[in-house]
Amino acid sequence: MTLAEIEAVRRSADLVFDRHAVDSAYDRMAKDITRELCDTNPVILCVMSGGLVPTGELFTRLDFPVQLDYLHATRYQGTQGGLTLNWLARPLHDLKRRTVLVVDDILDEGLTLSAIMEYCREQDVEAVYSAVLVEKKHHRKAPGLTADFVGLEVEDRYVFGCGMDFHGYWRNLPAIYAVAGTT
Ligand SMILES: O=P(O)(O)OC[C@H]1O[C@H](OP(=O)(O)OP(=O)(O)O)[C@H](O)[C@@H]1O
Ligand code: HPA
Repeated sequence: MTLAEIEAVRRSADLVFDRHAVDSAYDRMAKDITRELCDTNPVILCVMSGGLVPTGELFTRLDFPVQLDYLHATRYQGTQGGLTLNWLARPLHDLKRRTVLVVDDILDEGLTLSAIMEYCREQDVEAVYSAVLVEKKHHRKAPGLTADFVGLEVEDRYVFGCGMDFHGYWRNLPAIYAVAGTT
C-alpha cells in the first residue's frame, strides 16, 4: 500500500469513538483495575505493539505500586491471522506467584489473548487478569474467552487508532475509526 492510500483510508474512515469517549473508557477501566488489583503488587504486561498506547494510558492512571513489563506476540503481522502466535519477546520478570495484568488494544477472535493467558498460567502466576481497550462483537471468538476489563465494544468492522493499526499505520490516532466499507 502506498502512503497516499494509507492517508485515503484515514480520510474516508468512519469515526466510531472520539477521543473523549476513549478517555472516559480509560478512566473507567483504571478505576475498575484499581478496585480489583491495588493490593496485589501486580505486574502489567503490555502486549506489543498494539498494547502500547492503552498500557501507557492506563498505567499513568494507576496510583498504587505496580511494575511494568512487556511481551511481543503477534498472529497477524500484515497477514490474515494464523492460528498460532509468533513470540518475538517474552516478559523479563519472573511471573511466579505474581498477579499479572495483560493489556492489549483489541480482543477480536481472541486467539492472541487466549495463548498469552495460557503462557502466564504456565509460569505459575498467582492470578492473571486481562484488559483490552476494545472488544469486537461477533461469533468467531475463542470459546469462553472474555477480558476482565473492557473499555469499549465495537461492531464487526476493521478498526484502527489508539494502538490498533491499519497496515502498520494510524496506531497514533487518539480516537477509534472503522475502515469505510467494512461490515
Ligand atoms: O483477538 P485476535 O483475533 O487474536 O486479535 C487481536 C490481536 O491482533 C492484534 O495484534 P497483531 O498480531 O496484529 O500485532 P500488533 O499488536 O503488532 O498489531 C492486536 O494488537 C491483538 O494483539
Ligand atoms: O480490527 C482490528 N484492527 C486492528 N488490529 C486488529 N487485530 C485484530 N483485529 C483488529
